[in-house]
Amino acid sequence: MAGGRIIFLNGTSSSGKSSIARELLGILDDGVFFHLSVDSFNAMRTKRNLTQEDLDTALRRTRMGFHRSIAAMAEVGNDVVVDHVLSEPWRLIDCLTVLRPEDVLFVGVRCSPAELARREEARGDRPSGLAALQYDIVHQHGDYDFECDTSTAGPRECAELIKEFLPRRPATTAFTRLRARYLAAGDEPPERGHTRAT
Ligand SMILES: Nc1ncnc2c1ncn2[C@@H]1O[C@H](COP(=O)(O)OP(=O)(O)OP(=O)(O)O)[C@@H](O)[C@H]1O
Repeated sequence: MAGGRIIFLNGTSSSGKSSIARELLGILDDGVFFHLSVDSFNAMRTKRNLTQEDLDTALRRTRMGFHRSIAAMAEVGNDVVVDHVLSEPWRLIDCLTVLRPEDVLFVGVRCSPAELARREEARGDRPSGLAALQYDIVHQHGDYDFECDTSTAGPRECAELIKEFLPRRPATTAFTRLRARYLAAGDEPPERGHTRAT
């Protein structure tokens, strides 16, 4: 079974990932796409107060489950737009481990620090300074198939550019290069038909 395409949007909080994902679902007319967002997985978790240790465990499991859910959707042929914040190194490593690298179009969603601060202030539903804290780490790996800057382009324009690039994506993707860089030699990508356990 052919694996679905995965458009993986990575950027800080308030960089505009969800806005681009919504636009993409409206304009991508070749295939059936699903928007999988780490926020929507967080929203599914029980609201009961947890100790810090239990919360840390729950957050890690939420993200690991999110990564494997992306893999499961794509594995059976669904096309997916992923909206995620790679603000801890292990999150990228885990995605590199469970997603088929040739299926992933890795998109860096960038935005200037001043505009991020302005958006945080305007929306009021994100802690002030969150994007600044994440800023250096989310793009630390420094390799994408495509990048957009939402300080200068609106969500629709970014989505149009990504749509245009999708059929022209290179055979050797950023995920292929990053796998070679970060994962041990001989640690093969998952075969079609199953997802790696770790
Ligand atoms: N290109 C843009 N130009 C101007 N404002 C934008 C742009 N993209 C998003 N915004 C605004 O910035 C805010 C955050 O956008 P959005 O929810 O898409 O970001 P996000 O990266 O998904 O954030 P989070 O990770 O915190 O959920 C929203 O108020 C949105 O309207």
